[in-house]
Amino acid sequence: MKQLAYLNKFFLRYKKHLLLGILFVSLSNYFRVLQPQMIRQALDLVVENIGLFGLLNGFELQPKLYSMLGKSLLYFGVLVLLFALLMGVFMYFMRQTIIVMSRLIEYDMRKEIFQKYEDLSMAFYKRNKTGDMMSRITEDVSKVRMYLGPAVLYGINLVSLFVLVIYSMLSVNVELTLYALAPLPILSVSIYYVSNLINKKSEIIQRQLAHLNTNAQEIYSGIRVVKSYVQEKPMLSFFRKESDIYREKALDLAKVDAFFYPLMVLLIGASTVITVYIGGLQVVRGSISTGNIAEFVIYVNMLTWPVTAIGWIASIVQQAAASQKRINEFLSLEPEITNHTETTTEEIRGAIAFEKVSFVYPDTGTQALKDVSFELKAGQKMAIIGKTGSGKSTIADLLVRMYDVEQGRVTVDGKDVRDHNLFQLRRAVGYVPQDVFLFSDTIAHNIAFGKRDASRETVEEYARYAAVYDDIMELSNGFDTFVGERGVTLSGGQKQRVSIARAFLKQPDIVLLDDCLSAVDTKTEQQILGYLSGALSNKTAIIITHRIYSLLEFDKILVLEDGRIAESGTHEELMKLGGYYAEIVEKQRLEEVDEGAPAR
Ligand SMILES: Nc1ncnc2c1ncn2[C@@H]1O[C@H](COP(=O)(O)OP(=O)(O)OP(=O)(O)O)[C@@H](O)[C@H]1O
Repeated sequence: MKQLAYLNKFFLRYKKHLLLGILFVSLSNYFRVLQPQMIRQALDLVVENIGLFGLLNGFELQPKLYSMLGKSLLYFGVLVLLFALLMGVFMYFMRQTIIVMSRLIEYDMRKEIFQKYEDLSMAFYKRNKTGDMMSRITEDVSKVRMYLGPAVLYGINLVSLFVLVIYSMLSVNVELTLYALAPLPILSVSIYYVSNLINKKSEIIQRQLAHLNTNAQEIYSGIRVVKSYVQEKPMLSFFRKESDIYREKALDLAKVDAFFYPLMVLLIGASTVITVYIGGLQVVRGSISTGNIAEFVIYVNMLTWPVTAIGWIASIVQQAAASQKRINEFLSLEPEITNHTETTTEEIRGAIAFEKVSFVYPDTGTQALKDVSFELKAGQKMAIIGKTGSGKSTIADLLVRMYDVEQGRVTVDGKDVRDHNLFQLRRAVGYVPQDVFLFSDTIAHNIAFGKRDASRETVEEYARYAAVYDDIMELSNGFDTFVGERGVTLSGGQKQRVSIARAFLKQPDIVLLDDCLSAVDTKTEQQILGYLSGALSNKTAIIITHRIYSLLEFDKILVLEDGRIAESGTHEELMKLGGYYAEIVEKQRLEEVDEGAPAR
C-alpha cells in the first residue's frame, strides 16, 4: 500500500474529477435507494386494500377503489422510473469523472516513465531486459489504472451505498437488518479468495503467453537460420509444447472462473431466504409491513455487487501495489550521466583529448581501456584500428558520454566533457555507431532524424554525400520507402550509408564513424571519404575501422591492443615502425593485388 502513495500526487492533480466523482456516486446511490421505498409503499398499498376490495364486492365503490389503486400504483411506477433515470444519469457522470481521471493519470504516468527511460544511461539498458521495461510501461501501468479507475470508483460506490442502504434498513428493523446482512461477509471473503486465485492463475497464463510470443518472434526473426538448417519441425514441436502448457493453464483458470458466479448466486440466495423467513415472522408479529420484505430483498440484492466488489477491489489493490512497486523501482533510479551545464552560445570547435583514460564497464567489470592518452586538434582526422574487442568503440562511447570515465579525463576544446552541456555536446557529434539502427519509418524521416525540419532537397543532398542516393531512388517509393522493422528492406551496406547520411545532415563539428564502412564497396567508400576530406575538411573526424583507407590522409592513427595504445603516429611513421599497422597495410595490399585493384 505504501507503494501506492506515489499516486497521491496524481489524485491531487485531478482533484476536481475525484470530488465531482464522489458527488455523482452519492447522488446516483441516493436515487437508487429511493426505489425500494417506492416499491414498499406500492406493495403495502395493495396489501392494505385487498381486504377492503373484497368487502366492497358487488358495491358501486369497488370499481372506483380499483381505479384509484391503479392510479396510485401507476404514480409509484412513474416515480421508480424517474429515480432509475436520475440514477442512470449520475452513474454516467460518475464514470465520466472517475474513469476519465484514471485514463488521464494513466497517460501522465506513461509519459513520466517513458521520459525516465529516455533519461537513464546506457548502463541501465544493459542491465535491464527490453521485455521487462516494456511490461512496466504497459502491463504494470494498466494494472495501476485498474486501481485508479474501477477500484476507486467501486470503493466510493461501496461506501456511499453501504451508508445509505444500511441506514434505510436500520430505520425499518434492526434485527432483520442483521440477519439479512449475515451471509454477506462470507460472500466478500470467498470472492476475495476466488479472485486472488483467478489473478494468480491469470498471471501465470500471461507469463506463458509472453514466453510463447517471445519464442515465436525469435523464430520469425531467425527464419533464415531455421530454414537453412531445416529446423522447421523441431521448432514446431517446441512451439506446440509451449502452447500445450498455455492451454493447460488456461483450462485450469476456466475451472476456478466457473466458481465465481455460482458462489455469488448461492450466497445471495441465502440472504434472500433468510430475509423472507425472518421478515415473514416479523410481519406476523406486526413489527414490519409486507412491503418491507420486498424492500429488504431489493436492498440485499443491491448490496451484492458492492460486497462482491470488496474482494475484487482488495485483489486489484494488491496487484496495483505490486505493479507500482516495480514502476517505482525504475522511477527512483537516477541516471548516471547527467547534465550540469546550461546551454552556451560557445560553438564546439572539435579539439579532442583523452588524458590517461582507464575504463571498466560497470555491469560486467570488463576493463576496456587502460591509460589511453591522445590529442587531436580541431579539424584533424584520426583513425583507430585494432583487433576486435581492443576498446575502439569504447573510445566513441566515452566521447559522446554514453558512459563517464572513472580515471583520467576526456576533453573537448580543452574542457572536460562532463562540464559541457550534454545535449550541445551530443548535437555537435555526428556519431554513426557500429550496430546501425534504422527506425520503422520512411528513409527520408530516418535521414532527417537529427534535424526534423530538414527539407526534402537537403535530405536528398546528404544522401548523395553518403553515396546512397542512387540506391534509394531505385526503391519503389524512393525516399518515402518505409524501412521495415530494423530496416529489413535495405542491405547492410545501404543501412550503413543511410545512417551516415543521417549523421552528415546534422552538420556536426565532430564526425565519429564506428566501423560503418565495413559493408560498403571500395568505390562507394571513396565517395564518402571524399566528402569527409572535401566538404568536411575543417571538421574533426575519428574513424574506427578494420580497413586502411588509402584515400583519406589521417593526421593520426591509433592502434589499440587489449585496451592500450600499442602504436600511434602518421601512416609513414607507423609503416616505419613495422608493427601491427604495417602488417595490416601489407595484408590489404596483397588482397588488393589478388583482386586486381591498384595498390597504394
Ligand atoms: N556495454 C558493454 N558492457 C560490458 N562490456 C562491454 C560493453 N561493450 C564492450 N564491452 C567489452 O569491452 C571490451 C572492448 O569493447 P569494444 O566494443 O570497445 O571493442 P572494439 O575494439 O570496438 O571491438 P570490435 O572491433 O569488435 O567492435 C570488450 O572486451 C567488450 O567485451
